Amino acid sequence: MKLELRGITKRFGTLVANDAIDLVVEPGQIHCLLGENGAGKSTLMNVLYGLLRADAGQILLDGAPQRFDGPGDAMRAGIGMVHQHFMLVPVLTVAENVVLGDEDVRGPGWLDMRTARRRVREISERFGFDLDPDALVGDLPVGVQQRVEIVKALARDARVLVLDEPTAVLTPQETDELMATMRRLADAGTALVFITHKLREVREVADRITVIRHGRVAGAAEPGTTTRELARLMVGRDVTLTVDRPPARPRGDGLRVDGLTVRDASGRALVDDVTLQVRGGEVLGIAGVQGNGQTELVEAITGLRAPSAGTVRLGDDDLTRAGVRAVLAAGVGHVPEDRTHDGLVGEFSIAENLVLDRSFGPPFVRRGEVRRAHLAEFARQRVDEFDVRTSSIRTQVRRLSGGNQQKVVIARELARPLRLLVAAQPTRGVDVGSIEFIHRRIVETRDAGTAVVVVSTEIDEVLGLADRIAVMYRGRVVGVVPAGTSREVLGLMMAGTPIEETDAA
Ligand SMILES: Nc1ncnc2c1ncn2[C@@H]1O[C@H](COP(=O)(O)OP(=O)(O)OP(=O)(O)O)[C@@H](O)[C@H]1O
Repeated sequence: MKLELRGITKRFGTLVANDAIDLVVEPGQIHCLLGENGAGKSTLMNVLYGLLRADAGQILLDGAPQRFDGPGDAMRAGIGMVHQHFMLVPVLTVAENVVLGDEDVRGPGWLDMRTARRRVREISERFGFDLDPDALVGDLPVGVQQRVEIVKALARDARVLVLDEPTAVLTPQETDELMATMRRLADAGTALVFITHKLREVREVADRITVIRHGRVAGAAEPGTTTRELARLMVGRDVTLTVDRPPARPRGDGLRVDGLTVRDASGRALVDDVTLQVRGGEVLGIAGVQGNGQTELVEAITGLRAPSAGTVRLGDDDLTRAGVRAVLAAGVGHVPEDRTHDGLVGEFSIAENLVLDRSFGPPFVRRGEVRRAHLAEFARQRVDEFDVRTSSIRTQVRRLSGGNQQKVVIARELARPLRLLVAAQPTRGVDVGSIEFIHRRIVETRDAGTAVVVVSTEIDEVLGLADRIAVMYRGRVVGVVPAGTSREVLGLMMAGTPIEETDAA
């Protein structure tokens, strides 16, 4: 089905998020939508999906004008959407999830499980998915859950499929599989809109590229365009894709983790006897496929989770089971992997979120009074410095685009002197220009003598920042390798091959 967006305009108060945007996606085409954080990509897709009502403009499908009063209308017209945050119910089966909400789309009486199972099997077969209709969604790996989202859209006959940053939480291998799936869908005549900040993916899969800047179409790019050129088109200037950094000068004891073990309620080791040291002035990268214990390791180091064995020491301080407040007071900064859950309070303003770590003490509170002017000045400086795109520091954080929310977290955590910075997925959802900036700031933090731990599922990010790299697999550190280790060796280690068996040994 051919999709045409004509002159779509969407305002939030005085902010023009979409300014007369035109976009044409042909059947069989993978159309990449690129743009920096806050450019207006998600807004445009939310208009298309009936989640937002445009102030002006038209949506046409195969030439026929549409009017969507909600996602139900959009789905009935053949539009499907795969979100970054899945909308699935973990305790239901694949087939149950696929029919969930069907009553809204097809009318009453459509919760027919036999048909649902058959549809899941048919679609899986047609597109080469390996998907058991009776599996519980919560038991499936992230990449497979995403396939369920796609099947759900296809089961409703989606002929225009929007994928909004679908690869942010996928492993490299899952990403490759998703790209292959997208190509098969396109070959079958689906029109695809693909939003991503990963330029490598754009180069791999795009048939057409449209760049959006400040709510307007800034231009189109041919599929063969280099990542450097794509980056320039997106942010309007040249971007350094790798940070220049002097060799590390490790000093002081820094962080010492000894025999750390974290168990779940059933006694299974999520972190299994991990021993690591990161000295002041160096970056330890922790690479690994999502879900191999990195999350729990970070939680144990930052006081969010009590380990069942082992110790966490920072210099002379014992932080084992010290709790979040004591860890914060010891000079630990934490960029959590899930910003909406652990890093921000959506209903609070940007200014308030920037001082969440210290709002109970000076300099922002004195004799029980909040010093508003002080707070505002601090917030404005941070917003400028970290290029948080917003019209006001009083804006609620949940109204910011995803990448700009991430910048608020980073700006807060890097605003005070740190002995240890633990940054998990620090640039998830962030555009190339801001990645450059955040990486530079992490290196500066290191050079100021802070011990830095960067946890990332992106091999390129780990390679770009780490002085040493620890690879985690099933809760254990399978090896610690030097900075220059090849992507291939890291990839093997991430799949569980111990270091002795790789070429790096
Ligand atoms: N509900 C809302 N209320 C007010 N402003 C909003 C709302 N939703 C989005 N905005 C603003 O609209 C602009 C465009 O945001 P949008 O989420 O579309 O950007 P994006 O291109 O998807 O960015 P990212 O790459 O960071 O996800 C931003 O300035 C954002 O703050």
